[in-house]
Amino acid sequence: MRLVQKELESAWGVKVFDRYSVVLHIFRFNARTKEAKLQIALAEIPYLRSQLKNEVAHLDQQGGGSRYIMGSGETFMEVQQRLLKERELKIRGVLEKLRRKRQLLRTKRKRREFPIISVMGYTNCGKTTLIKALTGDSGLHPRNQLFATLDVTTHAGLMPSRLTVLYVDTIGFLSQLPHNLIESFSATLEDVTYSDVIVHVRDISHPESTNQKVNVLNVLQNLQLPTQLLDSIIEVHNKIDLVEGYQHTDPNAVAVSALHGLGMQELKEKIEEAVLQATGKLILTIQVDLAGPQLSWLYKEATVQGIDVLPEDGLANVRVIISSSAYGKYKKLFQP
Ligand SMILES: Nc1nc2c(ncn2[C@@H]2O[C@H](COP(=O)(O)OP(=O)(O)OP(=O)(O)O)[C@@H](O)[C@H]2O)c(=O)[nH]1
Ligand SMILES: [Mg+2]
Repeated sequence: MRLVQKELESAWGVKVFDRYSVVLHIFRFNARTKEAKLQIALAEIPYLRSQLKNEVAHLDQQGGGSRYIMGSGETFMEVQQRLLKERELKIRGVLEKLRRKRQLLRTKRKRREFPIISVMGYTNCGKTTLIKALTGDSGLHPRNQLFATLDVTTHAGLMPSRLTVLYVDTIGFLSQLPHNLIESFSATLEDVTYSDVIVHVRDISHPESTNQKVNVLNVLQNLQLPTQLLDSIIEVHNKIDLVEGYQHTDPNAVAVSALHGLGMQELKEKIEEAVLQATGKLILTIQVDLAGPQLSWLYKEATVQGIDVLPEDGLANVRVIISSSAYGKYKKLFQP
């Protein structure tokens, strides 16, 4: 491997990198959070190990690699191996701590009962742009480069019925991503298991779009997600503005241009429908007596969307989004 690299370098007169180190370079350049940086440091270790082997083989040719380091009883190779092992353990320890913290956030999020929508797809397909268009979050920075997003981030958005949902921006897919990288980055895909709905974004202008779809679905299948979640994936055909005479033939997909804000209303409606289905939430209009405790109860236990006061008899029609369990409680309490 190294040898081929050296030969190519001298033949072409430029530096040569393999796929693994190119991806590592991009990741390192784009990592923002501590967790992403640590994931990369971890992914780097197998690479450093193989480099070490090459170096030692090289030293051995000069009769130096397996020599003992003064007084330590360890060879150069053994010292380096041990240091790498220590480094690996340390990184894994810190990552584990961060992971526990994330789990805590996750349970908190669950308690607050905001539906979670994971946005997935190939790198550069427009996930961040789409979330930006859906939420109006100006803190999001889509970029025309591979792996612009390396950290799983969450963004609040409103559904047509004014239900608040959380969109999770995920790390993009890449064909033939080096195996070790997948391993350490699959940790960041873990969150997907806890989402209520998955939005699968496809760059429909990409020549490899069909293969990409197959790969994404394969990876999702391997994450062992609940079947209900797998079955309710919403497919989005993005970048239709780049496809001349785009024909929308797939009735199960929503065609959009995230960049130009096309198709957002239809997509939001589709997402809302899936969210209500997945979370067992209902949209109801309930008539309440304004003198009673019902309205404040509903404010506490459900999402109140609007109130129509009927002046004649102190009643109001209240439109709410309510979980079926909360509605059960409501009926028990106020409509016995
Ligand atoms: N023409 C066009 N360009 C788009 C559209 N959506 C996104 N893009 C562009 O595609 C590029 C990538 O967009 P991102 O939103 O960063 O893609 P991503 O899927 O988040 O990429 P990663 O974070 O790298 O996985 C940017 O230059 C966007 O402006 C679209 O509907 N039409
Ligand atoms: Mg992104």
